[in-house]
Amino acid sequence: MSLIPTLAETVSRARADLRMGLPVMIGGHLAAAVETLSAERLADIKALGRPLLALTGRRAETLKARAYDDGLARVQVPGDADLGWLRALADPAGDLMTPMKGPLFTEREGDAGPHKAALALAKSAQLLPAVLLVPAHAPAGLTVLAPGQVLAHLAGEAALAPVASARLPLMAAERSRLHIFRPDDGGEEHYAIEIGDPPRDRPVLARLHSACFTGDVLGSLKCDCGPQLQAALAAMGQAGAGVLLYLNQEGRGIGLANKMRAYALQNQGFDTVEANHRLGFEDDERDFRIGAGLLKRLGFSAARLMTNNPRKVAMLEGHGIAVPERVPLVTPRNRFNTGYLDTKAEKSGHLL
Ligand SMILES: Nc1nc2c(ncn2[C@@H]2O[C@H](COP(=O)(O)OP(=O)(O)OP(=O)(O)O)[C@@H](O)[C@H]2O)c(=O)[nH]1
Ligand SMILES: [Zn+2]
Repeated sequence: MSLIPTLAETVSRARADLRMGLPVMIGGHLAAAVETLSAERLADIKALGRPLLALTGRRAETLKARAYDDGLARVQVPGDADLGWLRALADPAGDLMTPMKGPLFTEREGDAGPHKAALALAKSAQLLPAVLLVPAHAPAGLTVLAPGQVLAHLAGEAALAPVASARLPLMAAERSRLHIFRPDDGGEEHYAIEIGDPPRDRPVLARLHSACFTGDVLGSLKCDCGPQLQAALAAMGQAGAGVLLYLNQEGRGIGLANKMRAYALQNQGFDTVEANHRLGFEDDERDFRIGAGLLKRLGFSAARLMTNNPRKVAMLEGHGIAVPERVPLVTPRNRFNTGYLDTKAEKSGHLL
């Protein structure tokens, strides 16, 4: 029956539910994202039983809570815990002001499948990875998912379909086209800027650029994104051909709100990698398969890739795009980005 939602559609719906503060049902548990949870819903969840707070191993490490379930901690929630208590565990903004949150007790028995799926869903909704779960029967109207299905779907690759394309003369290259691609799972659209008419049977000068609102649009001095974007387009304009993929993976996949949380932590003295970890994220949450998929869709099988990130090269090669050449993309340092660039070189393996 084609009118029943598919798994992709149900997962997408669940993501939207969590973002607006509506719980979802995962594997017989009611699951609510702490970031968007209201006091009324918290009271109703507590009335159903004893909830557990699912946190990533990264967040648990900062909070000195034991993570027994391989990268995941299920924290016991005391009976008198209120929204403020939950938010303080979810959000590291106040960690330095109020360091002692514990002692926190974590579950070791029982199945952590629903908790793992709920955290993966919260991350994919670009919310703080902190979800309250309680065993319950599904109240009418909530989105219902099985943990295995959620995890399998999120680990899979969304199919991207071309939606529209048109000529777009740029300062860097007058002969340019912008192509829009839309995933079939309700996720973010991604863009391809095709410069000139690159032959499909030769390695194309290519750049996989992850969105950076602060750098690309505002001209932030904290990172190298804006100058990299302009330098890549200029190089392609000069060469007369190239393709720049503009991937909407803001903040290395954690979203702009979480990136600003990470910046606030950087103001407290943490570096870009530590900040992501304290928030409960990995330092890079991007899915680089999207770039390989788009290049293939555009008809390319080899790229001269403009990047300093060896992981991008490896991921393309692992997903069917040969990279015969890496073209370095080094932009000027300033006093605001020099620490960031050093951290990328030291901790993330960037070749700078
Ligand atoms: N979470 C987080 N994301 C950041 C920070 N600074 C920049 N970003 C994001 O990092 C990404 C940088 O993307 P890219 O320049 O494509 O990637 P890269 O891994 O640096 O690799 P190359 O530039 O190709 O060498 C963008 O999505 C930015 O929004 C930060 O401090 N924290
Ligand atoms: Zn940036």
